Amino acid sequence: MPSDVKVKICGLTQSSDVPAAILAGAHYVGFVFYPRSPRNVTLPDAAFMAQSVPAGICRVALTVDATDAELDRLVATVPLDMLQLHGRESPDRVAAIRARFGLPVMKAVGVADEGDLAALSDYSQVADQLLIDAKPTQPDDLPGGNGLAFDWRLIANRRWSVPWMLAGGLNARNVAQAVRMTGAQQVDVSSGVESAPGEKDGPLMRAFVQAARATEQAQG
Ligand SMILES: O=C(O)c1ccccc1N[C@@H]1O[C@H](COP(=O)(O)O)[C@@H](O)[C@H]1O
Repeated sequence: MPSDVKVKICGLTQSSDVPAAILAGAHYVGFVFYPRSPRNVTLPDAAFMAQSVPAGICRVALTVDATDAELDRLVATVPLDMLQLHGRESPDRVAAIRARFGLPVMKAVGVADEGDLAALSDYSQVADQLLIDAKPTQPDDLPGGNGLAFDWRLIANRRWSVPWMLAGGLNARNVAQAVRMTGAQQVDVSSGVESAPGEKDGPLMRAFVQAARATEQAQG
């Protein structure tokens, strides 16, 4: 029987990506507001795409160390259900953003070794969700969206007090193993479902969701 793993497809750039992601079975769709990213979208384009998302699908805005003024403009322009903070926002900053905008906040935390796990406990006190991603390895890397996986054994059998999502280098070939090893009930993918940076691919999205759900989970 398929598992009920929820999938977020991040980095939609074209209006046709929205129905394609939803048809594939995504529960979350993500829009990137970070000019260095090949998936960066303008506020008007994102507003157009977000308006076409049916009720029940969570519209997530990904930002990186955005200022209050930038977030004010974003929230005023784009209909959203969640903010994903993918920069170096401190726990206090996460709490302040959550209070100011009244939207659920998902904090991304980069993991490379055991030493990074304490941050997950810290952020679970202030965020509504955690997103556990690989830590960038090169100085010029983006903060995420690099197709880079981390050692999933680091988080096997660990749990946090808020829902969490596994990310980083996932694709249709490895997502079932990642879910089995970590017990993730939610997964996030960006570059693993693209035909080129910033270009989402319908068959790859469908294959990813099917593979994520074709997992027998030992634990939740
Ligand atoms: O996707 C991006 O371009 C991006 C830019 C800046 C920060 C985060 C970004 N994406 C997020 O990174 C992870 C993993 O992506 P991938 O599947 O390894 O390509 C995912 O959470 C995206 O939401």
